[in-house]
Amino acid sequence: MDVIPDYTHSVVEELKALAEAGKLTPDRAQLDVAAKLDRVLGDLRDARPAKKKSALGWLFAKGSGRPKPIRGLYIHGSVGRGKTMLMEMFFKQAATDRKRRAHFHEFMADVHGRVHEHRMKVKNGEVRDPDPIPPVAASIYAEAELLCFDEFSVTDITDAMILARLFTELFALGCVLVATSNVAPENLYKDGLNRGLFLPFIDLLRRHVEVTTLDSDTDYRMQKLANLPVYVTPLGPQADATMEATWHQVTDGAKTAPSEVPRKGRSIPVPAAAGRTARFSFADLCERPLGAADYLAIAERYDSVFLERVPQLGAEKRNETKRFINLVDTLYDNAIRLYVSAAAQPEDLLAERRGTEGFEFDRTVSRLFEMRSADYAALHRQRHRNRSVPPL
Ligand SMILES: Nc1ncnc2c1ncn2[C@@H]1O[C@H](COP(=O)(O)OP(=O)(O)OP(=O)(O)O)[C@@H](O)[C@H]1O
Repeated sequence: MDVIPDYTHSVVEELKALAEAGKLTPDRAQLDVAAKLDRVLGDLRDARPAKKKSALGWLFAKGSGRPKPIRGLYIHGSVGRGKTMLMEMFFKQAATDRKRRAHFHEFMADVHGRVHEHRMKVKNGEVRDPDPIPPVAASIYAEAELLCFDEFSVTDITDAMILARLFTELFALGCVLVATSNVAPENLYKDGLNRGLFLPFIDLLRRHVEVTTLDSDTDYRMQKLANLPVYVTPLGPQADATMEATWHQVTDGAKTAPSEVPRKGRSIPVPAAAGRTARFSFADLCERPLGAADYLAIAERYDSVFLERVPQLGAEKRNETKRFINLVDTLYDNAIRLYVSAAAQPEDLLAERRGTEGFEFDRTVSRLFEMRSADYAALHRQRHRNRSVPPL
């Protein structure tokens, strides 16, 4: 998304400017959260001069001379409400170079890496104190005083057990935490093993961050997706460009990379995947010897599938046609969102209707039509609501 103006120092102002330019729907709930983010921006800005050594600094320094701790912000709410978007605006405007933004799981993986490093040092006799938490916190703080986390969620017991101690140290050092999440703090690590040991972290969080909900009525992601083309025809550069643009909309900036779906003894290559969305050509899935079980494995791993360049299905493409029928059946049965580019409308794809294949293809045609409908989109949403976690 292009952003205007470049550097406003206010999330509220940026939201308003984008709404005025017609790029965003004005949203009261988002503005309320933006105002809270602006409060953190202001606190960060105000804290800066205090850190500079000025001749009169001692006059303003209170107590130990440590800067007053800045209360961060924890934004929770349902999917697609704009939490990530607000965080992006906030992060860009935060007046410090020592800032770090990461997916929470990435951050924790980094923490475990640092803990491991410390343990190796203890083993090699390089450091004495076996407790890894203070040095790990110090090394994180040395790089960033502002920590911004997307999708704060705790599911892993090793994360759960480390968090209270780690953040006690980080907050004591002066770290400011801003996070988005789908769950309220009191529901973090809900039903997790040894949850009692995790509860001090929730108290700690409440003391150091303001907690707010982003409860706009609109799921903007769904709204965007509902307006996307799901069946593009005829084939050609225009169709390719539409599919490309749709891919970017659906994956919403997530990193795209080749992947594979493991199968017994071999794996199905996925030319491009981002989160729970996979992109194939007709040749990838229907011109190779794949069967229903392979398609099922794909449907289990991904929520949305792009299938590009479905050709006219002539008599010479009997096997390919059978696979295509199989593929559409499997994706349909699993309520997978399907984005297709094809040589023709579904009913004109099969050149000749003959025997059982023709009969079966009627079902494919009907399903392809149904898969474009708002009802199917709603079913997809309902079935995949809890599967937003990217595959391992
Ligand atoms: N006011 C708005 N008008 C139009 N589009 C919006 C608005 N707010 C957010 N969007 C768009 O909606 C999509 C979803 O927003 P975003 O990813 O920030 O939601 P989220 O709350 O972080 O969702 P999740 O919890 O699933 O991560 C984005 O593409 C974003 O640009």
